[in-house]
Amino acid sequence: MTAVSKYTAAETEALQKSKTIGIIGLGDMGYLYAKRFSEAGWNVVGCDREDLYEETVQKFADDKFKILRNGHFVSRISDYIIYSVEAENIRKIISIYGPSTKFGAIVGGQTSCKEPEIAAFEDILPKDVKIISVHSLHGPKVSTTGQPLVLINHRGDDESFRFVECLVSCLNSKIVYLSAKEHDKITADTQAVTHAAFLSMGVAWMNINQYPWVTPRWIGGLENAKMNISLRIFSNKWHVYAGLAITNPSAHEQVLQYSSSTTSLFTLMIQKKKDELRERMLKAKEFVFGHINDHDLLLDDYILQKFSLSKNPPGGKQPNSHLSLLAIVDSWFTLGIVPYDHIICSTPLFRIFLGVTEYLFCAPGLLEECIEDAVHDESFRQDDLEFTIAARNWASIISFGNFELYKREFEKTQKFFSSKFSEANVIGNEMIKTILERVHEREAANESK
Ligand SMILES: NC(=O)C1=CN([C@@H]2O[C@H](COP(=O)(O)OP(=O)(O)OC[C@H]3O[C@@H](n4cnc5c(N)ncnc54)[C@H](OP(=O)(O)O)[C@@H]3O)[C@@H](O)[C@H]2O)C=CC1
Ligand SMILES: O=C(O)C(=O)Cc1ccc(O)cc1
Repeated sequence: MTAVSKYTAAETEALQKSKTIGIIGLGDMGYLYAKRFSEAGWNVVGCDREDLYEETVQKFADDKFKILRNGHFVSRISDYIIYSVEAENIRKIISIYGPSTKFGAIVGGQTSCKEPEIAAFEDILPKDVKIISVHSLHGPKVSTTGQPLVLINHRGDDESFRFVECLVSCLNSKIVYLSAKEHDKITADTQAVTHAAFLSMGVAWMNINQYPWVTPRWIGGLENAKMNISLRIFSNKWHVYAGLAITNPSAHEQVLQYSSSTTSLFTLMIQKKKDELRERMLKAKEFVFGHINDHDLLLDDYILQKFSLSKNPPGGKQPNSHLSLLAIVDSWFTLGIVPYDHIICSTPLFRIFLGVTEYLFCAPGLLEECIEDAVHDESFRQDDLEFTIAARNWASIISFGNFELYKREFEKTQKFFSSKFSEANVIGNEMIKTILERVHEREAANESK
């Protein structure tokens, strides 16, 4: 890890006067960066697809950054160029504009998996060009404050790196310094498998034709979190999740393990092998949550009850096997992943997933209850079967690297849930804020020990 001392106001002003920032791809994340940098006083230019030039000029007419016709115009005048485009096309797009990069400039990308992005930069860019990449570990609708922002100084000198640090400081994110390799390993452990779980929930609900917020079977704090996160993922663009999982080879192993854990646990449930299931879950619990005490959980049912999409009043407890949560802990155990080791480099959705899982496993009595329900209550069998099939289907699509099939499955489910996205987004933002505060409180408590 490298860290440099903080830049001064005079240094910032001098850099702002002398440097131009270029953003290629003004979609959700590119726009977020262009807007924030230009509002903080940086000179920013950007472009989207050339065939959409006129529309792009219109679309951003009220913003402070300047729209150029294409990536050649951006590259030739910018001192730091960020490619914020679909992961699937990053090499193709770098190969078009890369040779126009200004002599001695710095180039980076926002894609969620760094190995292919950096390899394309290395293969295509002239040797004088420095490579410093970024990855904001949150979606475009979340406040950047306090969220992790990974900086990868792959081929940059100290001065260039300091410039990039100075630039991104206006986002008020928490900077995490990693190599591309470290980054990809951590994001495979955290993001890919989190998304696989929530994608599978969404598909399972669609396939049984249920909107979970209208039926009393999915009432309760844990269910609120599941619904919200699942809808949040389906409200985003398919290529974000496809790119992240398909282009990262470590992610394939995680997603396949998740599917395999889901199948094995579901099999134990229908075979009514309660003791075996219990023993397996307790072993995994000890590995993942051995150090957690039940007074210090990231989330609790009281907090989670507040984030409901349902109009039904919270009734009594409903039986639920929580297969999706049992399977993630089983996967972490099998793969030797301690999720808390990655918390400094985690996304909001991963933290919520960890929070609800921790709650199920560590709040007194809940795990026992859920194992009992999993084996003896048959009302969730169909849902769990659909969930198991969905998890396997996502694992196959991802490991075969099939972008087209990913898109088809994702968009079909997206359509099913689309009426609820704006409401889920408002509630989801509140949930994300609450859990980030809890993570920071826990970090502060640990630091003072
Ligand atoms: N959304 C998220 O939550 C996060 C996304 N990321 C990553 O950041 C990157 C951008 O994601 P996001 O902003 O969400 O995606 P978007 O689809 O919103 O943005 C990508 C933009 O790039 C444009 N584009 C495509 N080809 C070119 C080209 N040749 N020249 C200029 N622009 C082009 C696209 O146009 P068109 O749509 O017409 O093809 C689109 O507007 C992705 O790699 C994603 O994985 C990282 C962190 C979070
Ligand atoms: O929090 C999440 O997992 C999200 O869904 C948003 C997201 C998507 C892609 C990224 O590379 C980073 C964050």
